[in-house]
Amino acid sequence: MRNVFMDYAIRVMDVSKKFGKPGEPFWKRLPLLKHVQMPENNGNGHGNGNGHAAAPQEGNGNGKASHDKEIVAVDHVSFDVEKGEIFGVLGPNGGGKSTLIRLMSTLLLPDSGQITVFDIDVVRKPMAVQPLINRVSVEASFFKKLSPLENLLYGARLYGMAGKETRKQVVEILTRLGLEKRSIYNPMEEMSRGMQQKVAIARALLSHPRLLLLDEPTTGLDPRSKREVQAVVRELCQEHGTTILLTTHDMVEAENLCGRVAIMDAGKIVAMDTPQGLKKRVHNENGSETTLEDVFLALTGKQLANKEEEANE
Ligand SMILES: Nc1ncnc2c1ncn2[C@@H]1O[C@H](COP(=O)(O)OP(=O)(O)OP(=O)(O)O)[C@@H](O)[C@H]1O
Repeated sequence: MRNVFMDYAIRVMDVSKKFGKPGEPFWKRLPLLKHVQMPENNGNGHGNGNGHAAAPQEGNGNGKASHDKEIVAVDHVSFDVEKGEIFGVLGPNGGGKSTLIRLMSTLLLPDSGQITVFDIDVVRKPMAVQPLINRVSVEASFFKKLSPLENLLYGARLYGMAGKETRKQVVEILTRLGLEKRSIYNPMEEMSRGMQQKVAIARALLSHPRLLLLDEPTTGLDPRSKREVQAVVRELCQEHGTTILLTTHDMVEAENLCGRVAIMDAGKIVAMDTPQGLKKRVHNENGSETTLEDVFLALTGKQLANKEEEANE
């Protein structure tokens, strides 16, 4: 049984998030602003009113079209991640994984429930949470005409780092992630998506986050790049004690990398355990070894579609 005095990096407590239908503007949900009159929302019922750069982006800020129909992206989800753990969230497209990460990283506000990161409430104290975390998403943005080195030096400035030591550190991180010398100095637009993904991870490492949120960190990478990225994730956890939460469609990755895995479908967590524990729940009648794919199928009645396979078709 898990101990109530455990050291938690993340606590997600009965969190829900819907998209689509207009709801109460977010500022009405902030305890200190409940009585304050603010201009009306931006049309999707959320609005961010305060104009602060770090304010959460609501509604369809990730470029997804807003819907007339209400979509429950995250549906009463609860789980804890211990400090130093590599925790995987596994699920099909549209299962709610990215929304969950965006809620944890203060980019979205939950409709209900509470999330704490290192015991700090992400809604009440987003500015205290932000320096402790970093997020890598599939659609990481860069100055495409600039090189990885230039992009990372720019990022380093934003994190308050400067000087010769930073330049050395940037080159070191990029090399560790398997980038060739030549690519470090060439424009990002000439790089493959997989290589760009590595640069995104390198940029996130610059701020030395205590919690790294990786949204499909290896999707689209070739097997070698995948292994390099996975090795870095392991090293961060083992040598630096970084807590890592990652989402993936790749069951082998989840099994090899994660101490525990939550299987998420249609906004809900349908099972959560160690990969071994999950596999024990399902017995293959034909005698073959159970995989996480079998577990997923047994729990949801669905096949876990592999994005990369789809993309290569
Ligand atoms: N900003 C938004 N506005 C409207 N609907 C959204 C928004 N973001 C996500 N959704 C919807 O919420 C649901 C969950 O999406 P989410 O991106 O969290 O899933 P996911 O598991 O990360 O999927 P994928 O693996 O494809 O990235 C989907 O139905 C999606 O269309």
